[in-house]
Amino acid sequence: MNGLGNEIIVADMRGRADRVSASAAVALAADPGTHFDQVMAIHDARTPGTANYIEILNADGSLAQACGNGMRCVTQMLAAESGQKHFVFETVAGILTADEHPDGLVTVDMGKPRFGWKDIPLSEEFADTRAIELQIGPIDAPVLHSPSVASMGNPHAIFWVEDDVWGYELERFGPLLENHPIFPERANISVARVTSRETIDLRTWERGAGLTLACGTAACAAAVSGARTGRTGRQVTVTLPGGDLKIDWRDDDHVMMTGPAELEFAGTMDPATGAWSRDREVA
Ligand SMILES: N[C@@H](CCC[C@H](N)C(=O)O)C(=O)O
Repeated sequence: MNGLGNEIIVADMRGRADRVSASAAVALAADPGTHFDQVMAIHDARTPGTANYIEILNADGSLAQACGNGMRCVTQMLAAESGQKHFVFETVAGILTADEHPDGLVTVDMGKPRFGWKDIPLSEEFADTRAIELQIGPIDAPVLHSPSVASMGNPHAIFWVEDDVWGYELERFGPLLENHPIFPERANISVARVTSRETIDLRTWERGAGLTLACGTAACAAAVSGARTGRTGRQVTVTLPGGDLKIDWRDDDHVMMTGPAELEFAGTMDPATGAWSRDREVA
């Protein structure tokens, strides 16, 4: 499936005790037929009141705590299967809800953002995480500097720029910043431009996956950071390379993300090795 071009494998692991292995993820990501950004593995519920436990793997085999685009894909798949429209899921980051609308768009309640330096986490104390001391490029003329940092369950750094987000070599700076010692668990790195009080342009280098066409949690992190720094209001449209997401940072502190999801094809895979075959095409 994909969520605005963010490439997602939804793995149906219900009724079984094994997991999608890190080596299976790496093998599937390396295969052009199944290249992906995240695997969303749907497991049986482990907490009463939830439909399923969702485990998230990045293309490098690492585990992620959250994936906004992937949650929309999971919701759309389960809605198509059951006719149900409202879901309660559990991830390692906590419990979240998702709703499919009559127009096919899906809203996910991504929970509450966290801004404390230990929550993100950062390796050193910053009292104010709206702009931390971090830069890349020449010391006296940094290319990117002073990002806002936030956790949407997973760590994000948002570098605000005044000009076109496509003018920045994110493929070069992304890996350096993702692995910067300030981020002990690495981080998702975004370049963001505010184009009005209600609109943000965004490109993201994803932790464990690289450049992607869209990152839902980065859109949420950019939206809350935009509002927190006075750049935007609390309801924004975030334009990613793959399309638009609507983000609403509600007064109860929950971040609601709305956007599409799309089925590409279905197949069968071995979650231990990543060996797979295609079942059927989808027009
Ligand atoms: N594509 C995702 C984010 C996936 C997780 C990320 N790479 C991480 O390791 O935190 C999204 O849509 O949110």
